[in-house]
Amino acid sequence: MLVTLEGLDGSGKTTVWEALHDVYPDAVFTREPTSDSWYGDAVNRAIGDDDADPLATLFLFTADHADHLSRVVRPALAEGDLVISDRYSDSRYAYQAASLRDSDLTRPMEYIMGIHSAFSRPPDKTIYLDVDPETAAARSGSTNKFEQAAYLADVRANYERLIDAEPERFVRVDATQPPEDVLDAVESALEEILDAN
Ligand SMILES: Nc1ncnc2c1ncn2[C@@H]1O[C@H](COP(=O)(O)OP(=O)(O)OP(=O)(O)O)[C@@H](O)[C@H]1O
Ligand SMILES: Cc1cn([C@H]2C[C@H](O)[C@@H](COP(=O)(O)O)O2)c(=O)[nH]c1=O
Repeated sequence: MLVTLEGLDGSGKTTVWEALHDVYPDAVFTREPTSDSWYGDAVNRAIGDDDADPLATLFLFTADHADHLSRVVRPALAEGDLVISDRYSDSRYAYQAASLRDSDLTRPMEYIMGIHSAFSRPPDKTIYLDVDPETAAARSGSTNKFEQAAYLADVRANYERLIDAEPERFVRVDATQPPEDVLDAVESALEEILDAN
């Protein structure tokens, strides 16, 4: 089963993902962008480059996803493992659709989803850590072009579109709560998800 953690920068995904290692020691913990491949390195260069072309950036993230799928996610799922990914395809639908909002693409999110539908493996469940853009930007430190409140407001609106389209896949958690309460809520959600499967 593939469970993903999604949310704005600073929503607390990594904090939760790290804490879950102790709760599910047999699960495969992974993340996007990947941190152990040259595809992930290329993505990180694009994140740090204010002039990076948004369409080229989409394809870098998508290449990293393809590598992540074939090298980590599909083999783990084939073994019957629980896979918990800190960010996954919804990050592309939310972030790159926001970056391409003023491009020549008429429906950026649909375009990005179309690319993924040809090869990706959708998540079974997604836990969405919901936080307002101002808190997200403040917590993340606003250190790059993505960690800006105005941009994150667009990203958040895109996540809401994704949730509206597939309400049964998403579990929303209020990420403005103290970290221990966020973790409790995520642990309960995961328990329920795994019990139902
Ligand atoms: N519930 C919370 N309340 C207050 N601060 C939090 C909470 N969760 C995480 N933080 C703090 O916010 C910062 C960002 O947390 P974290 O790295 O887990 O977020 P993230 O969603 O993984 O961000 P990114 O997507 O940018 O990597 C850290 O300093 C962390 O300690
Ligand atoms: C997977 C993915 C990520 N991003 C953005 C979101 C963050 O601002 C950075 C890096 O992610 P991290 O969780 O802070 O390490 O990249 C994106 O725009 N598109 C994606 O597909």
